Amino acid sequence: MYALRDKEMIFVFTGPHGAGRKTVAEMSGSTLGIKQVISYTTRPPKATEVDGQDYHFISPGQFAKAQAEGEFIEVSTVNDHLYGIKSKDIEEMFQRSGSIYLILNHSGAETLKNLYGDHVVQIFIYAERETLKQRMKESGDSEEVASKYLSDFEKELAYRDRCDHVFENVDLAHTVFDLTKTLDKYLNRNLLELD
Ligand SMILES: Nc1nc2c(ncn2[C@@H]2O[C@H](COP(=O)(O)OP(=O)(O)O)[C@@H](O)[C@H]2O)c(=O)[nH]1
Ligand SMILES: Nc1ncnc2c1ncn2[C@@H]1O[C@H](COP(=O)(O)OP(=O)(O)O)[C@@H](O)[C@H]1O
Repeated sequence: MYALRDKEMIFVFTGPHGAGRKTVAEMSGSTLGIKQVISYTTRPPKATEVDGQDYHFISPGQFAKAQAEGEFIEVSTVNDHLYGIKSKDIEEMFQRSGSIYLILNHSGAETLKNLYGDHVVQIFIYAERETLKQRMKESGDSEEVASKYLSDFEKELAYRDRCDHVFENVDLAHTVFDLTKTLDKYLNRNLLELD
């Protein structure tokens, strides 16, 4: 496992699917120069997704091989598909960026917290169930797809109390503003500690 240096922070965005974790993490991340560690998955790409950018899309066979060779620091199954993060990607990303972020479900967030302790800041992004339903409908998801995603809603929501910061993502600009200020405090705290 990669041993983190004092100033290196891992921001984990978690919360229910569709809450806007990816959207707000990308916006704050690009403002602050923090890079994302991209997960590997056996789920097929959606029409708008790009391999290596949204996920590394791999076959179940490739996933099993990497898993058998101990490449993953964490693996989770969501809706019958496998997801995982590779240790080497965390290490490589730290070489490019002083701090990193990931977007994970509650089990991935918990695993990273257990592994990296105080270096991990858990950020919970959520919106009300009805809001998520409405957003999925507007983005063209069928009732069936939306209800599949919402089936994990309560389980993900229950993780909220374990997180360091909680943001209800209603107005996007507002969330990103508050989030960026919060992350910046951690980054500046590290700079001060280096003095
Ligand atoms: N534990 C874990 N969760 C992940 C990983 N990669 C993605 N996830 C989360 O697992 C869920 C996957 O759902 P998916 O339907 O693919 O949603 P999407 O990626 O948000 O479009 C989301 O909550 C992701 O944030 C990973 O490597 N480990
Ligand atoms: N505050 C917001 N108001 C309305 N729509 C939003 C807001 N934040 C995100 N979205 C939209 O909601 C959808 C889900 O966002 P995404 O970032 O993919 O969620 P997650 O990563 O949590 O699954 C996207 O279409 C995104 O543009």
